[in-house]
Amino acid sequence: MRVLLGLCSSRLPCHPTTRFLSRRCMSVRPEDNPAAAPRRKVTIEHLHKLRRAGTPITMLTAYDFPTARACDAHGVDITLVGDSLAQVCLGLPSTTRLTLPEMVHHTRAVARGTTAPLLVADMPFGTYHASPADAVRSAVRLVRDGRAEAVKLEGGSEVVPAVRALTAAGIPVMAHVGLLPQRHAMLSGYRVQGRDAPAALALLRAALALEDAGAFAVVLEAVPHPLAAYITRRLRRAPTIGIGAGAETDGQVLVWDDVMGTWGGHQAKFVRRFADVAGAVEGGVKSYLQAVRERTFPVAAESYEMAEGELEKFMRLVEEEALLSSGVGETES
Ligand SMILES: Nc1nc(=O)c2c([nH]1)NC[C@@H]1CN(c3ccc(C(=O)N[C@@H](CCC(=O)O)C(=O)O)cc3)CN21
Ligand SMILES: CC(C)C(=O)C(=O)O
Repeated sequence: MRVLLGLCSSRLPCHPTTRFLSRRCMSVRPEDNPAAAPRRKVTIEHLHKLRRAGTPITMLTAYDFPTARACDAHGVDITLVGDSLAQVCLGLPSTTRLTLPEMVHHTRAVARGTTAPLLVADMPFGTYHASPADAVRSAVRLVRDGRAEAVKLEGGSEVVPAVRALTAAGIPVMAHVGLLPQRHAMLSGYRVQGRDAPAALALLRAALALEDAGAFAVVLEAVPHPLAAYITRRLRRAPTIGIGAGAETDGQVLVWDDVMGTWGGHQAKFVRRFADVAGAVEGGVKSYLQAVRERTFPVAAESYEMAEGELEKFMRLVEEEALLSSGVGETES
């Protein structure tokens, strides 16, 4: 409670759960309108219900507090702190360069802005391959220090022991098969997976084995749409979340910066821009610079006044100081 109240009385936006605690917060933030029903927490059980009902599951990445707030406020089911963080936020050339402390740091920020969506954090490259025990240690840091509710890791049958160990430790696991960006060097680039029959069979086997090991959902990245549709039908419980996997998966995921049009790097075929935030940013920066250079910013209303009569008093004080300092200067010279 102390922490929640602290949030509200600071200059940070109000956390939805603190709405009822402060009239100031209620009155200044329209999205905190108490008349609007609060979103219910998305649980794994809820995701399984969505799958059974045929309702598409929405997943979007977030890397910081404001993007997490946007996912929360606008109805995202699953917020993913993806390791695409490496490229789109940290300017690294590959996800293999991301460290666990960096992921924990960003996950904590996302957690502060997340109430309703299920919060999933990617396990960075090298934090789950050495042994299942290593995977558990890394995931515990994401859950305990990063406040993630579940973790995602890339790989097929070779990560099954890690998925079992994590699930046994009570950490929900989202599997990720198909194109595995952490293995781009091994795979000689970012390539569509499962195009021929043997590769497709291996992908199906991997997805089934991961579900069997306890994975609560499976990301299918860059796989042919008929294969993704088939795997989706074959899984018993776990919803599939597609990215470049066609329209017949149980859900879709995209990278925040791809959706918003703020990623200036390579665009995969599966990316669709849903907004032109980069255009808005360019306009904002240019307008600001122009206003500063033209001295049209700031105007009086954006500036502060002194208390009545104090400017005149101040000028008299300055004059006295000036006499004093020039006197000092004279004796010194
Ligand atoms: N901005 C961004 N969006 C992403 O989806 C994303 C990242 N970054 N960084 C981490 C990984 C890397 N990802 C990638 C990167 C490249 C392709 C890509 O170029 N795919 C080819 C496939 C060509 C083929 O095999 O036919 C494409 O042209 O779509 C796909 C996924 C997905 N992730
Ligand atoms: C694109 C999604 C699935 C991801 O793994 C990431 O953001 O790193």
